Amino acid sequence: MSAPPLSFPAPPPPTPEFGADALIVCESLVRIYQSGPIEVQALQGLDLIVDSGEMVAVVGASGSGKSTLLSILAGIDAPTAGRARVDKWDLLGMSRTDRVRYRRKAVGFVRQQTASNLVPYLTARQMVDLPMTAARVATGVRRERSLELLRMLGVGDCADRRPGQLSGGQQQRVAIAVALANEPRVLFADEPTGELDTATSVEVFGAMRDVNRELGVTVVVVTHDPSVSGQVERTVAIRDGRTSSEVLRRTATADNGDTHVIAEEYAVMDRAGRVQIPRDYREALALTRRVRLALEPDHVTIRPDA
Ligand SMILES: Nc1ncnc2c1ncn2[C@@H]1O[C@H](COP(=O)(O)OP(=O)(O)OP(=O)(O)O)[C@@H](O)[C@H]1O
Repeated sequence: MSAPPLSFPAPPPPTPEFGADALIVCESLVRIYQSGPIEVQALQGLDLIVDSGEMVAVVGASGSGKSTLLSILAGIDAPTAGRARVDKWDLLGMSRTDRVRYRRKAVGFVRQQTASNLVPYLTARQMVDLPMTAARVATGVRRERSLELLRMLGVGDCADRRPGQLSGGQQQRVAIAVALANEPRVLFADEPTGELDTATSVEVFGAMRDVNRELGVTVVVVTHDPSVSGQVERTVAIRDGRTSSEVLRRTATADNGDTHVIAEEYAVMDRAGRVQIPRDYREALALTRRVRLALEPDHVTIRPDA
């Protein structure tokens, strides 16, 4: 007589991948720089999710790791550990050839230094043309697309000028056009308005918002400028190489029809459920090593250890 077949309990459903539907995912991202005998942990387990079509500002004190994060996402630098994915590209396991392809086609990058984004002896039109030539785009398409991008960024009339004949704001608009030449899904910009006066910054930032809204390009921009970060719906703050808080802004309409912006600050929780309580909250209630947690029907309370 044969033994009855063994029955095993059904395996637990697989845990969905962190940020499975997102366009950009960083999970426990670490970047350690070795400078001589000193090790600098620029990113210390950073988590970040950006959905397709979002425009996100990244803010934080000097040295908090903003540029390191952007360089990794733009494929310029490689992380030490953790996970980073942009679209279908795994930024840790990427071959050198894939990295070149990624930087050429998948993402666009704009730096703070206006001059370093451009080639001094080329005209605006030729500069936008250059990445397309490298990607072997047909001549007719290149010509049409260069002019279309320059026009969209409000510098159509500068097509035949060289960088020396452009203002700082115009140079950054041309740099954005260059970054968008190969139709990337994401635009990364590291302090793109850092060298500009306030009025010009607002204009350049407005141009990036148009790119986000009209072309559907996802934009991640590092900025120190609070007037600039106040113009996006989502601001992510980085502290000590980790995402610490987020501000989400939405427009509300009052009963009398007036509209106003509501900004709400959120703490960021990582995949393991860790949340950082801001220092002023901890100090106000003398929260130290141990706190009491209680689950209420619609919230969780944290109390000092009595
Ligand atoms: N190539 C490098 N070698 C050694 N240390 C580095 C290197 N690049 C960055 N760091 C260090 O890593 C940390 C994070 O630097 P990062 O430039 O990412 O900060 P940031 O937030 O962009 O600062 P800032 O706003 O001043 O540009 C800093 O302590 C910095 O000194």
